Amino acid sequence: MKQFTGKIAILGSGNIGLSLAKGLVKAGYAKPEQLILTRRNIANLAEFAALGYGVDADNAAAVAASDIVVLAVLPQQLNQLMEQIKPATVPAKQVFISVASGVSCADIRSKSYPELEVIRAMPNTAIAIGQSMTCVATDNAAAEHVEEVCRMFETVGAVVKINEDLMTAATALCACGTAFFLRAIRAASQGGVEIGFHADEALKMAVQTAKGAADLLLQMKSHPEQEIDKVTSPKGCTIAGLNEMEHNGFSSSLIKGIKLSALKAGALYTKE
Ligand SMILES: NC(=O)C1=CN([C@@H]2O[C@H](COP(=O)(O)OP(=O)(O)OC[C@H]3O[C@@H](n4cnc5c(N)ncnc54)[C@H](OP(=O)(O)O)[C@@H]3O)[C@@H](O)[C@H]2O)C=CC1
Ligand SMILES: O=C(O)[C@@H]1CCC=N1
Repeated sequence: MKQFTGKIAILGSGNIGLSLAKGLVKAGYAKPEQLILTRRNIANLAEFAALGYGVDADNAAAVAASDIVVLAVLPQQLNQLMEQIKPATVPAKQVFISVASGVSCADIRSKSYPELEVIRAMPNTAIAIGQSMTCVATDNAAAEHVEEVCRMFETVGAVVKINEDLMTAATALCACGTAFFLRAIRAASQGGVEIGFHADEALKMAVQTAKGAADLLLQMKSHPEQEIDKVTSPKGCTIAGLNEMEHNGFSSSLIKGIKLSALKAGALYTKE
């Protein structure tokens, strides 16, 4: 794998920013010294500074020193950040990547320069261990920059290029999705405790069962129902449990939750 040779600023090193930083270093895409992590309260980044990461409270200085700038603050924090970094932004030098939900490439340019190349990326927290599902979209970035950004995210998981108008849908399905599947695993383990296992063993069993189910789809490239048909013996216990879950709205509640998350993702940012 070709290591990146420039500098990457991650502005807003909270949950997703730090997950990205850890993943890029773990994958060997960049060394800690090539990353500059910012947040207002840098005392919270002390452990990263000790590991050799660049740490700064000055966003403009981080941008001035970087080739790739990752915007990883909350949507409602973005306008103030863009104002701070505008004097240090040089469109011919930096490519901007925004992971902020509900903020378009055009919104970002409207707070910066019209010629600034902006690529939106929607990763999830599994990026810290190289298992993200990251969707990538742009409306103006050069093909070579899109390829570099895809290469970067491919080192830490799977990448799908999408149209920008599907970005809020990607947020709900893939980024929020991590929490949805985790809650399903937690619920399964709670069921396991009710039927006789200790909490720790129930959780371990539920996690491995979920991983195996996901891997069946990934490795066999089959459809979930095809694999479900192999589990549900006639008059058996699986179909009894599965149908009970469906009578209680299992699929329906997941679908409704994803639709609501997508709506909310599209409404998180206020332009002014
Ligand atoms: N969490 C997730 O799974 C995902 C989140 N996203 C998106 O990523 C973005 C961040 O989300 P998340 O990581 O959950 O949120 P966090 O609140 O964990 O992280 C945001 C960070 O930004 C810092 N921050 C706020 N203002 C500034 C500023 N002016 N300059 C520098 N740093 C600043 C905050 O630290 P401090 O207060 O110290 O400044 C905080 O650590 C959001 O836009 C979200 O939509 C996208 C995909 C997945
Ligand atoms: O909950 C949120 O708003 C962010 C966006 C996707 C995941 N976390």
